[in-house]
Amino acid sequence: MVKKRVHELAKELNIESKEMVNKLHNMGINVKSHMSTLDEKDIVRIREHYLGRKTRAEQAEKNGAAHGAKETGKRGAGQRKRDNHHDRGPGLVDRVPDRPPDRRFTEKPLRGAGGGGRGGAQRHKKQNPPHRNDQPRAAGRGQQTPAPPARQGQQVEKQPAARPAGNIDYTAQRGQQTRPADRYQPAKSNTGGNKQQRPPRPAARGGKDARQILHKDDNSKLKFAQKGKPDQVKAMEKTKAQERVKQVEKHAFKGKGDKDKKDRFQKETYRGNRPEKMVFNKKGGKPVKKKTQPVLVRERKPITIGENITIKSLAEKMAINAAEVIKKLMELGTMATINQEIDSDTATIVANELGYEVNVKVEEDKEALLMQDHEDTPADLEPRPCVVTIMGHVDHGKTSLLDAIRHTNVTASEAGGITQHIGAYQVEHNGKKITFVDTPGHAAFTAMRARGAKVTDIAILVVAADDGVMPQTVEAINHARAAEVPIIVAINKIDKPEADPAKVKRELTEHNLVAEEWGGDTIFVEVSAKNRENLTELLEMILLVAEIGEYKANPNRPARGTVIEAELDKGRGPVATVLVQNGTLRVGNFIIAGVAYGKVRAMMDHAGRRVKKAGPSMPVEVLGFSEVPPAGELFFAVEDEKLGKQIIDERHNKKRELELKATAPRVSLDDLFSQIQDGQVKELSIIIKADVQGSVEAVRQALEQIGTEEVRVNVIHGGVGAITETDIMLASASNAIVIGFNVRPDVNARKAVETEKVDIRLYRVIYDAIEDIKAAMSGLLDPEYKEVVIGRAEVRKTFKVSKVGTIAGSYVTEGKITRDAGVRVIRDGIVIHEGTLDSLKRFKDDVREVAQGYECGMTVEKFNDIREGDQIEAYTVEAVKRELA
Ligand SMILES: Nc1nc2c(ncn2[C@@H]2O[C@H](COP(=O)(O)OP(=O)(O)OP(=O)(O)O)[C@@H](O)[C@H]2O)c(=O)[nH]1
Repeated sequence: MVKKRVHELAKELNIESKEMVNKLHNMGINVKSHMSTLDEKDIVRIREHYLGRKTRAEQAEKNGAAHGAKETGKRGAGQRKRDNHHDRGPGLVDRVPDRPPDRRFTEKPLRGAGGGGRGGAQRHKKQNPPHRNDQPRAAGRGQQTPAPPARQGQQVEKQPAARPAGNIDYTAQRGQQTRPADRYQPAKSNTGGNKQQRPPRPAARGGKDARQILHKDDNSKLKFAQKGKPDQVKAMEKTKAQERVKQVEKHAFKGKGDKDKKDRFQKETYRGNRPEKMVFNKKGGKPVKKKTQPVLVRERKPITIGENITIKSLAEKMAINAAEVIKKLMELGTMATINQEIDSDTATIVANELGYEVNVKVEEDKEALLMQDHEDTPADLEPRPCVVTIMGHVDHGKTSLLDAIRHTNVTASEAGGITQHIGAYQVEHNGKKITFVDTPGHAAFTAMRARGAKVTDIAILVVAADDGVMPQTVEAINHARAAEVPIIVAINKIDKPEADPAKVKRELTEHNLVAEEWGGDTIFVEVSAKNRENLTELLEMILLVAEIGEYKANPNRPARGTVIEAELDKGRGPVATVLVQNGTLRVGNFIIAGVAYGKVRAMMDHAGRRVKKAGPSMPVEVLGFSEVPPAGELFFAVEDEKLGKQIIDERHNKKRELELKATAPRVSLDDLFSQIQDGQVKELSIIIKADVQGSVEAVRQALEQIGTEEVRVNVIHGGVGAITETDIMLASASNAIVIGFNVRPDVNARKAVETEKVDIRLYRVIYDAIEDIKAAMSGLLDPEYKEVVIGRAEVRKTFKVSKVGTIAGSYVTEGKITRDAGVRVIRDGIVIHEGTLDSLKRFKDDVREVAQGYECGMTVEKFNDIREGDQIEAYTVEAVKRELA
């Protein structure tokens, strides 16, 4: 007595368990759920119900035919296998779906030509492997049933009927087997074995047997085959095959509940080698041929590209997949990613390879057009006021002098108006104007110069007569020299009793500023800003130098100049003080500065008076910018507003690129040699900072001697103390490298290094520096190790412990301090000790590292002179991976 669970039977019959349960209830068979067990009697009833009358008739016939092989207890191995197969228990149901009629049936006309017998089948075995589904057709035609290969030692009997017991009944098998897995398994007797029936085909279930339709059409194929028109046969077969499939669907899936079955049928039928792409409308109607997209015939029109193009854009222009372009590039030996830019030459080769013609259209570089200073003919040029910047050491009186000049030399009408400070002003002396940039100090001057703005014509070096030459005096001299600006020395505070102008002159001779009365060519003026003494003389001297300089500009062209300073005014919006350097700026002009742009709404001069135009060397306050432009930015008045907007758009797009360009190739020891070779560097500018003046001088002398024919070494500045931001700006503006001996860059300098990308080299031994530079100049510099600063700590408290030494209670301000790192003790920017840590503790515990924001205790090996306020710098030395040239 074989039993089955409801869901197993449902599965077998390819229906939903739920549907089956409902059906069972309707049939009066009492089941609780899909897990309920059905006895054999019920199974037979249900099968009969689902398989229909025709199938029953078939089965009855087959059962009758199989009687000779009725159950004798000697069931073959295959039989046992099948039984076991069905006794796998709940959950382990057969997942192989019923196979619907296969289009392969339809493609065997030539086999049939021989009568469908075994020989015929074998002749075409290669194209059409034997398929048991051929068998009913053969049997139906009253021909000999082709025998499947014998398996498991079973004897094969060819006679379709009256087989002895134990023999295999292929006829029965034909009627029931559909599972591919069982295709070559010996059949079993059906007696008492309804459970062993395979799920029938969907076609059979739906009513009319699909196979009948298929077989009918086979005859037509035979006709063609016999006529010996293989091509036509082939074509017809294909159409017929499709037709048959449609027929099957039409007849087999009439019922409302047949949709699922139909879907499965279609899935199976069209799996893999589908006769044609079919789609089915939602109502389950006839399959219709999907309107396939017509094959695009590529119109290989010439494509137009710019100087550079990304792979993606190139592919888009050719209307092909970017992968094709990348593949082609790889074939050509170039690896590129989809967003990578390639130049027009490469793009042309690739496009040609892919069958496209390319037109390269070099886009007009609007930015370059703008930047290009079209030559003014000498006839266009007119004298312009000189622009003066005041520099000097702290407290030597720069601001006092600027104020004194401003107040002394303003006209009576202006006097009341001088209430504001706009960053620059003009004074008039002997009918000639002088423009003073009101941002004193060489740092501001160099910062502007680093941005490419050359504003100043003349530098006034203020030196206090009571103080003499100080470090920043020297810096100022060097900055002015680096900018190739003439220097006038103003010895200030001569009103002071302790003033010693002669001492100042003497000291300055050491810096190659020699007074005329001492045989030199430097103009010295002794002034008192406090008493406004000798200011007129100073102005006269400025005019004299200006006369020599013959500063000229063309006022009859669109203005260009530099933003001196800018701010966001609450009431007026972005306000910029600009210095017109050439041309004339007018109210209503469209101007751009960086990514700021706008129409000049209003302009005010240094006295706050509204002006309609500003000529060369005139500083004016401008209203109308879209945003605050940065100080030092160049501004341009653009006649064509559209062009101006295009430039702004481009600038916005290329902002990052421009930023990179702004910090473009700086001279560096690493690539010095190649830069010399390329002719980019003819002079190596160096800034030296050291802990003592002696080192500065020693290095200066040594370096100036190692110049070669190709490159001259020029120490543009040397000084004592930490490397400052000003040093970096000078290096940036002058494309110099900075060399430090026992000094470190301060915080601001470190920040500036990052933005300005200046090469700083720090040494402890002068010899090393000289050797490095020599090697770099000859292309032999091959540093194998690089020092990496990993953190800094500030000593906040020290404790002296006997036998331990001085413990530095510190706070990690940057990065981290690690136990095994090298350390430097830095006091006032000067390295006073270099060594390793003896201990690193957090509270009482030894630790491997302490991160930023934490306190720690450190002792430095063999060094106890740590003081509060010292900086401890931790560093590691890393091997430099040299790239192959
Ligand atoms: N006796 C005397 N004192 C002066 C003279 N010029 C400036 N001072 C004083 O020197 C001090 C510094 O003057 P500033 O004009 O601020 O000097 P500075 O160079 O602009 O200083 P920083 O802006 O800090 O770089 C002030 O107290 C002034 O009053 C002068 O000609 N005679």
